[in-house]
Parts: sequence; C-alpha cells; structure tokens
Amino acid sequence: MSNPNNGPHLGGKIVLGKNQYGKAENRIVRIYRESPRHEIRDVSVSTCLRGDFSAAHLEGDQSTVLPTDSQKQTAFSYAKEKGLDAIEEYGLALARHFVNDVEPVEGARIEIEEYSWARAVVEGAEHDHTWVRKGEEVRTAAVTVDADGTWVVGGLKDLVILKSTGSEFFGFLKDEYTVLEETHDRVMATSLVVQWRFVTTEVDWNSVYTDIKEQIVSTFATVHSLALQQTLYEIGKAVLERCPLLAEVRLSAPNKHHFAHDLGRFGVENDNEVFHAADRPYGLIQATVQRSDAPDPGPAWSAYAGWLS
Ligand SMILES: O=c1[nH]c(=O)c2[nH]c(=O)[nH]c2[nH]1
Repeated sequence: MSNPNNGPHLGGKIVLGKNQYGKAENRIVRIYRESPRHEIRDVSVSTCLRGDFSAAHLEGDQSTVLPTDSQKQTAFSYAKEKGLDAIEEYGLALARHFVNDVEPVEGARIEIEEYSWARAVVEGAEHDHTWVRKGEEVRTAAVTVDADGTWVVGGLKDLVILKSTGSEFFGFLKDEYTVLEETHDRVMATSLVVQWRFVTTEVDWNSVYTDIKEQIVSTFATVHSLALQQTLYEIGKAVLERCPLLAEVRLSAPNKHHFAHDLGRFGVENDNEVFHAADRPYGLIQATVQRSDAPDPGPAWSAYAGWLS
C-alpha cells in the first residue's frame, strides 16, 4: 500500500510483542456454613498467565494454552479447596498453582477485589445469615509469581473521605490564567486508591490490612493539610512507619472539589456552609512513597487490566 505521508517509512519485520491472557473479573461468593452463624466472602478475581504463547498467536496452535475457562474453574474450586479468607493468601495459592503445575506457564498474576458485607442487625442482634453490603472501601490484592520470585501488593480503593476543615491551599504559582483564590479553610475530599508492596509473604494479612486502613484514615484526619500532595505523602510515610513489612506505598487521589456556593446573590451569607460538590473536572494527585532501601519492584506493579492502555 502506498504511504501518502512524507514521514518515515518502516520496513522492518513484524514480530509478536509482549502478551498475556487470563479470565478477568470472576465474581465469586464463598459462604462458610459449618455452623448456623455463616460467614461470607465476596470477591472479583482476575487470573493472568505469562509465558511463551507465541504458537497460539502466530499459528493458532492452542497446545500450550490453558483455556481461560479452566483458569476460571480453578479460581472457583480454590475458593473451596484452599479457602477464601485473606485475599492475598488465596491469590498466592492460585498464582503458585499456575506457575508450578501448568507446564508452559512462566508467570502468573492474580488481581483480586473484595467487597465487604456487614451482618444485618435484626431486633438488636447481628443476624447469622443476612448481611448488608458495606460501602466504605474495596480491598485489593495483586499477586505475581514467576521464576524470579513472588510479589504481593495489598491495597484499597474507593475510600471516599472528607474533612470539613483543617485544609488550606495558598502560595501557589500564579500565571496569567490563574483565577483560583487562595484559601485557608476548605473542604478536602477524595476517593483514595492506596496500594502497598510487601517485602515478604510471611504476613498476618487481615490484621495488617486493618492497621493500614486505620492509619490512612487517622492520618487524613489529623494532618493539617496545606495541599492534597502533602496529605498523600504524610499518609504514605505513616503507613510505612507503622508497617515494617512494606517497601513502598502508591497513592492516587482525585481532588473532589467543594466550591462554596455564592448565596450573596440572595442576600444570604455563606460562611463555608453550603458547597457545590463538583464531580468533574477534578485534580488528580498521585504519589509514590518508599523506603530508600526498597528492593526492586520487579513485576509487582505490572498490572493485568489496563496493561495495554
Ligand atoms: O491540594 C491541592 N493541590 C493542587 O495541586 C491543587 N490545584 C488546585 O487548583 N487545587 C489544588 N489543591
């Protein structure tokens, strides 16, 4: 085909680049019903296999391809066989299985989200087998296993948090387009995504998770914020100080702007009491906080969903 452009014409050989495949977002609910007081776990599990799958791409030869359906079936069966308590532990079991027991698989990544449920309170008592969905945050885990090692990243997302004072934003750089007014008292709100990289798999996953979440919330509340950037750094620092098993914390925070609404037009005073909660656009502030001696992250952050974007 002729190239109508005057730019460079490339004639190199076409080759297959990086590739991976798996079953995304298996929605698995596990009920523990050994006693009348049932337990529930509710997760979304994505499996992803890495290795030499070039024959499938180049020749349509499936002899090394473990179907994504088999990966899905394994994820469901492991919810019974291995149990589904800490999502990090369950992810480790799945990843190790694919790498150790399925011959062509050189690496596996398991990404999990957990949706939490609280026992319904009926006539003043917690019910044995009815729950209401907790909306507070989604717990996350990403486990990678390959020939070079094992990496576990824990985390949470959708933690919507707001403070009604204790936040300022002033002294910022100004140019001819700057109209933003300085403030010494504003609402600060965000929906936090925080991920933390472990340096070991010898972890009491659930209690560490509880500690980290508590630290995130208390740091957000108690740091007098001069910017969301500073708050993120302080959260990352406090989490690392609290948990020596972590090398690195990554944070992403949309600045959910709350603009004091102009009531002066109606002769009504608005002393930081009535706000327009704007949903977009939003500032998006992201930061990594790590120890100076953090080991190399390897493929810890090499995500499955969104990998090609
Ligand atoms: O905490 C903030 N950081 C910014 O970088 C920024 N930019 C902005 O307009 N408002 C804010 N707030």
